[in-house]
Formats: sequence, structure tokens, C-alpha cells
Amino acid sequence: MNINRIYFVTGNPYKLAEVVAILSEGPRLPFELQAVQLELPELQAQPEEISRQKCRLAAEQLQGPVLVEDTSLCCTALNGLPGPYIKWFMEKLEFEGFLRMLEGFEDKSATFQCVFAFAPGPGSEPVTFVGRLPGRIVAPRGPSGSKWGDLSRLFELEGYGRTYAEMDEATLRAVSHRSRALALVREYLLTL
Ligand SMILES: O=P(O)(O)OP(=O)(O)OP(=O)(O)OC[C@H]1O[C@@H](n2cnc3c(O)ncnc32)[C@H](O)[C@@H]1O
Ligand SMILES: [Mg+2]
Repeated sequence: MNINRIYFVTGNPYKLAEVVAILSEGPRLPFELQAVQLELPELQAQPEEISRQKCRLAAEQLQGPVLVEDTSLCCTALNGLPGPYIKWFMEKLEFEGFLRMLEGFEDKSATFQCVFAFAPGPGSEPVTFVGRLPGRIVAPRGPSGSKWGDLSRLFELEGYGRTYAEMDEATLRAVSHRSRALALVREYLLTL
């Protein structure tokens, strides 16, 4: 396949910066990654299908190879919810409301999940890549005002005993759901 530029499409500047940083580490990809800041509609569906839909829309709009990503936070006690709707839950309930929602449940385990979708152009079925990070929801710890907002103070990574907000950026980048998914994206892109 003759690709020399891939558009990474997101409305979130932090996500964009993180993806560019992670992909610029390690073996160099034979493509230029071009950032496109665009808010894509997210259709109600399972996380992988939401990402695929975003990818199809992005490929149509940009008429070229595109990479998109959608992040979910899945709580075990809520059978995977809020999942892809976490953004709206945090916006509407704020962290106090979100914690209250889980109060009645003993099981506070949760998983951050990142689904990237890639399509070489419009009309192609997108390929997806999933990265997961297990943890649990805790009372807020760590500095507030971080780039990912209060959610990062509520999610404690399994095996680290620290919340997202308490982790240093390099360690987090090495283990995060996004890095895990991007390792698969990189592997795939290198086969094109
Ligand atoms: O335009 P897109 O790429 O969709 O960007 P977005 O900000 O709308 O992102 P999502 O639809 O993937 O929604 C995921 C929500 O989870 C948050 N989020 C994403 N990655 C995160 C991370 O690594 N740590 C903490 N929160 C994260 C993000 O701020 C959103 O509120
Ligand atoms: Mg979004």
C-alpha cells in the first residue's frame, strides 16, 4: 500500500499530544502523522463499533488514510458502563456524582480501554486495536487540574497503588491503555 501520510483525527489536544509522543518513541514509522483537530460524531454502539464509525466518517471527510481513537471507562459493577459515555458522565455528574453512583456496589474495579481504528481511505473497513488498563475507582487522590481532569484522580492502576494523577508521565506512558493499543497500531502500520 502506498501511504506516506496518515491523519490522526481527534477533538482532544491532550490525546493528540500523547499519541504523537508515543508514536515518535521507538522505531520510526515510514509515514508522516498529520494531526487534524476535528470533533467527530460518536454513534451509540459498543466501543469498537463507535471507533470504527468515527474512522469511516473521518476517512470520508479527509479522503485519505485516517487513525482515530475512542476511550472508555468500564466499571465491572455496572456491567461495563459508563464505557464510551464516560465523558458525559463526568461532565454531568462531576466526580462526586460519579463516586456516588458506585457507592452501593462493593466491587469498584474498572478498566480503561482505548480503541484505535485505522482505515487506508474512504470505503475501506476500519481495523481496530484495543488496549486495556485494569484498576479500580477510589476516592480522589493526586493533584487536581491535570490534563485529564478529575477522572485521573479517581482511577487507581492495578499493581501500582497510585492513581493516574499520582503517576509520573513517563511511567504512565509506558503502561497506559493508549500505549498498549498503539503498540498494536505500530505493528500493523509497519506491515503496510
Ligand atoms: O475527539 P475525541 O478523540 O473523541 O476526544 P474526546 O476527548 O471526545 O475523547 P473520547 O471520546 O475518547 O472520550 C473519552 C473521555 O475519557 C477521557 N480520557 C481519555 N483518555 C484518558 C486518559 O488517558 N486518562 C484519563 N482520561 C482520559 C477524555 O478526556 C474524555 O472525557
Ligand atoms: Mg469524543
